[in-house]
Amino acid sequence: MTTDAPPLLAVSGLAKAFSGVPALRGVDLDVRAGEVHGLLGANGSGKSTLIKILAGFHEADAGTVTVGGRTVRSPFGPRGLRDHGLGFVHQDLGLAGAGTVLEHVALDSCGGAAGWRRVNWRAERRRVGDLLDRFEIEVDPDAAIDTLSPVQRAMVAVVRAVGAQELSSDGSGQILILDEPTVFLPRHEVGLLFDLLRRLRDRGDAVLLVSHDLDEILEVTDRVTVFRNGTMAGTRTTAGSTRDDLVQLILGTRDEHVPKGSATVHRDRPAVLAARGLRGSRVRELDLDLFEGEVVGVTGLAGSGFEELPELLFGARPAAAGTVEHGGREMSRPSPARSMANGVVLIPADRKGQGGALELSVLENMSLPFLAGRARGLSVDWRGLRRRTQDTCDRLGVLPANPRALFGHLSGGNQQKALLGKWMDTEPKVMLLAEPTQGVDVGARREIFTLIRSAVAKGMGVLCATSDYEQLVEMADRVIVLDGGRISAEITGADITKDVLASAVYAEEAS
Ligand SMILES: Nc1ncnc2c1ncn2[C@@H]1O[C@H](COP(=O)(O)OP(=O)(O)OP(=O)(O)O)[C@@H](O)[C@H]1O
Repeated sequence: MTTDAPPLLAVSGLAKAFSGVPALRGVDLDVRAGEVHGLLGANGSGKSTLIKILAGFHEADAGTVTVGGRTVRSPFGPRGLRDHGLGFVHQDLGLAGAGTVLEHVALDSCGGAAGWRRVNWRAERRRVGDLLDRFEIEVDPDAAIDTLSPVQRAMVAVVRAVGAQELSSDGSGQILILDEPTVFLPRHEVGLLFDLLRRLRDRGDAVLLVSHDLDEILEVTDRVTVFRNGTMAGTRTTAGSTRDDLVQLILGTRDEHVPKGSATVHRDRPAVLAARGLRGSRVRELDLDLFEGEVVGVTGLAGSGFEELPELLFGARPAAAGTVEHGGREMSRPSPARSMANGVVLIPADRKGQGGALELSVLENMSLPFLAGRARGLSVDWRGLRRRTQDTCDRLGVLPANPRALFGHLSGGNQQKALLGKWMDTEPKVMLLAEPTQGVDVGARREIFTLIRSAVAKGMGVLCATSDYEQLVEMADRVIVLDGGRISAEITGADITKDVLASAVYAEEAS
């Protein structure tokens, strides 16, 4: 790392408001050549807004950006600062499943600022091969994107951005900006992506990495900047900073762990959900009981089957065999409608694709489960629904606490809080969660755990499928580990630690 190097990218006094509501209130940030720089901040603190301004998606209201010593003023046009050496990898990676690696990388050399031109496939094949070789990525250029593993896709998105930078600028000091690239990656593969980021840093590039995962930030970054409520809360050198330092900077207060309660397994209580001989596309002959008032975590390696369990138990994904019981009621074929009628709700991991309708308002999204109860004939009691939504938003700290706001305009963490609040309000007996705090900041995470624990104290049963060990340590009374679709370990109470979980998950792989 080059500590005293001049910044490759310097942002100064950048401001942006949406309909008069400030998202950025004049932030500063500098990213140097030869460093991985982390950008942290609570949900809605303005990280994506900054990146979208640099990418040309939004216009800034005020402020300047200096790239490689040259000051550029917003608006930056539809290509943003790409022609100044900035490359972007957004969370969805921007790759189309059916296209090949070669086609994706070649696309950048025939479009963009240079205008359309014919593709020289032989030259493109050489360029792609060279890019993959230089960054030691073992991927076939002719492989279709949807045949690649999640981490291979992320690495292809990164080298594609690097390749595009090399085409559109003079090749000196590149700046790569990654917006939460690890959210959809299995934990054990994140290291491969980080090795790639280190290679970029070591050749003198600057990498700006947005993440909510403090362990990742501490592992891979050299410095870190924290945004709080649209302002810059501070920049720290990572070496010597602790998790608590960062949490304090993000929240303005210290982190407090949510007490788990007694953490005993209540086998004497009624099972609110049970599965016998359940088989899915990965899950094999699984027997499971979820008792009243407990949080059961389910984890494992990618492909072990833990990811599909919430959907199988809910009926959103058909089971190949087996039965599911909701509160003692046996169903050979659970369906979402029957599950909901039995008080079982599912909060899927893909909140943007499956959890909420982005183009509807917060009010419409949060009112869906209550519409039937609030309708008389063709008229709906929207005033009552608005009151309920406002109350839930206030209680959960959903920002903006405005039922009329578009759901798609809420930051990721606020969307998740709104969805959880909606389903909590239906007072379910069982909540099935898939990666419930993906993309959610430490403060909102704590609020979500508190909410879940208070519902659990009243008897709700929770099954939470996640590869986030820390979440399991904080939240679960019992964790089952899947391997090859079958339960390979069960860990309870105080035995649930990160180390124990990691060794249980990796036990089979090591043997
Ligand atoms: N297009 C938009 N219209 C209206 N408000 C918006 C729009 N985009 C963002 N906002 C608001 O601007 C604020 C900052 O949002 P932003 O997405 O930048 O936060 P973030 O730090 O990236 O959050 P997260 O970590 O949840 O992704 C939020 O209050 C958000 O609701």
